[in-house]
Amino acid sequence: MRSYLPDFLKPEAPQYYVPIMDSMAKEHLAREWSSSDGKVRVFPSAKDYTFDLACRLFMNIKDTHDIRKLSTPFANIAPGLTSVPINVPGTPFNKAVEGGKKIRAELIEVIRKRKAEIARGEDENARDLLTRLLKESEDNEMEISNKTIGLLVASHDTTSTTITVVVNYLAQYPNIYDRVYQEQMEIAKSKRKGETLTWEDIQKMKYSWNVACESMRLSPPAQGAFREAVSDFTFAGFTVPKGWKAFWTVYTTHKNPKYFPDPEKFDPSRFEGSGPAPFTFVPFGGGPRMCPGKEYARLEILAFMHNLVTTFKFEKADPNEKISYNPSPVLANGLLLRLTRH
Ligand code: HEM
Repeated sequence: MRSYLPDFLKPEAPQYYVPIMDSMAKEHLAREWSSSDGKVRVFPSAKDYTFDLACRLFMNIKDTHDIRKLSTPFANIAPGLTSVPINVPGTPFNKAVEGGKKIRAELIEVIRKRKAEIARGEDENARDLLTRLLKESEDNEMEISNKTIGLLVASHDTTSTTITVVVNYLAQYPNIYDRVYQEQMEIAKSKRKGETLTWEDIQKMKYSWNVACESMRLSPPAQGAFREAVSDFTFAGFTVPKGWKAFWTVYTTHKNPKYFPDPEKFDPSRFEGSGPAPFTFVPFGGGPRMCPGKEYARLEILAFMHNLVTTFKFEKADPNEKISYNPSPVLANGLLLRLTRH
């Protein structure tokens, strides 16, 4: 999957996306967080923000109607990924298979439309992934649509879940919210009216990113990944033969008191200075297969946090709303907040 992500996810590339992420976070909050009853459900809203952004940055799609044609079938894919693979009508697996077919058909249309635009010289400087793949790779339409779906799946639930758990902890700990607010207001005050965030602004959001990291430590959005043993090895008295599959988990490492003393405590200062020891904080994995979307996710989350805290104060409408794991963290009611504008 990495091989086709030419320049799109290189660490220096996402800086070009920061102004777009900032504007879209602003528009999103103005549109979806301004209901008359002052309440919002964070998880579905975060899903819209991250999906709209992915459509824009992966495929140069800006029209809401075109985005919904993809988001409706896409919504059925994620629940099917971890379901029992029984392909009969009504099962989550079947809905995911059908959703996959619909979204593939829509994507083929998107690809053909973009090809025609490129041929006409429209939007020549667009930096989205699809434009790059069409200009630079040998892939056919089906390969491009499969790769795009893969990237949407890898990026969507992970980032929307992270935004939701970050907001959850900000609502739970007002002192942490206040420090994030101060940091973000300093950045906001340094901008001219209407000026968008830059990559340099993002580099100043150190405390906010520590808060996001601590949120991912306690509620990791991805639970781990499979690996195949390349040779026999023994771990904790168990021998794993060559060729067997092993699943490494994020959760157990993040809750190990040897690496994170008082592990249940929400404490962003763990990430100050040199931070946790190597390979102990692993929400994005580690080593050669580490998530290539880490920087994209960081920018997307911080652009959202900036716009959120500089616009709203908030509290949980249900202070006892529980987090369960399915396998990603899920707030029982999608995290219902009561908002107050600054
Ligand atoms: C907070 C958000 C995210 C988290 C927590 C996360 C976490 C992970 C983890 C744990 C892996 C497996 C790493 C391993 O096998 O060692 C992974 C793989 C991957 N992620 Fe992410 N991810 C996030 C966002 C993204 C985004 C935004 C993108 C794309 C824009 C992305 C693209 C990928 C891809 C393509 C892979 C497969 C890499 C490979 O097989 O070599 N991820 N991610």
